[in-house]
Amino acid sequence: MQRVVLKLDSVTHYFGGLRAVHNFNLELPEGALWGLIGPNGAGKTTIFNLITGVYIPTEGKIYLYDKDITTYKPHDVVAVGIARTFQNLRIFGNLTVLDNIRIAGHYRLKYGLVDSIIRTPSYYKEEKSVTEESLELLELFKLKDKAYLPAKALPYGELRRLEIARALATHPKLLLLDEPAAGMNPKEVSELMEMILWIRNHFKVTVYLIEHHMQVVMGICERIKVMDFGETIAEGTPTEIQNNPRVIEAYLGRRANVKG
Ligand SMILES: Nc1ncnc2c1ncn2[C@@H]1O[C@H](COP(=O)(O)OP(=O)(O)OP(=O)(O)O)[C@@H](O)[C@H]1O
Repeated sequence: MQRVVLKLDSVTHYFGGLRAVHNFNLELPEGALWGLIGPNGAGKTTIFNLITGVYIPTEGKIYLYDKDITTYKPHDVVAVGIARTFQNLRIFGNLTVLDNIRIAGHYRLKYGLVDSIIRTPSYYKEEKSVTEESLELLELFKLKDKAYLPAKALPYGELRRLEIARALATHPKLLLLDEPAAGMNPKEVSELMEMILWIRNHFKVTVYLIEHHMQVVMGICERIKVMDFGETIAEGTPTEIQNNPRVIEAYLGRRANVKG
């Protein structure tokens, strides 16, 4: 049987009096590519923020494999193997493309503060390996020729690629993508779909994604969960979801004319 990478057990979250997420359950198997959809304000990003330690759930538990990570802080969540990208890009524009990746690679370094101050051999060795690996990642993501440019010089589609590459530099077991197709043109969207499938196989990573772009979700996700007003209203294969009357009413019908 496949192992469960991420488990959310009856997770509920309140912002003051607002119940943003109610009784959310998930068992994401190793190697899966699953999606989370729902109208604006449904609670999707809150789920990602709960998984990544931005918020601690009001109720319920979160596990990575068998480890209870419910109260982990964001940097501890990265250290145990969860990486994410954001709805609005969070790239350091004034740093080079390479340094954006190198920063993420530093999560894995073992040298201490003293090593870095007095520049011990272990410091140089690890720094070299982070740089080499970052350049390899840039090559895989077709960004190596831009390694020494400031990130802000990159066009939008390349910035999105850089953000995903940076997430992978932390060597995650689980990759969370929050609206990766946002703002992309149709050509970029179909390239993105291929890239996500390739990433899952190449990096042996489990992927959970939030997306409003129906072509992406229906095209690559094996299973989809649908939220509305913090509640899970449906779960199933893309075909099941597309034919679910509750989903059509709550989401697809409402949005089909906009982005379908
Ligand atoms: N930090 C916060 N403080 C108060 N309310 C919040 C906070 N973050 C989110 N909310 C509220 O929680 C609800 C769920 O928001 P969330 O951002 O998770 O929705 P979403 O499904 O990701 O929406 P979108 O598709 O627009 O990104 C919304 O009503 C939102 O206004």
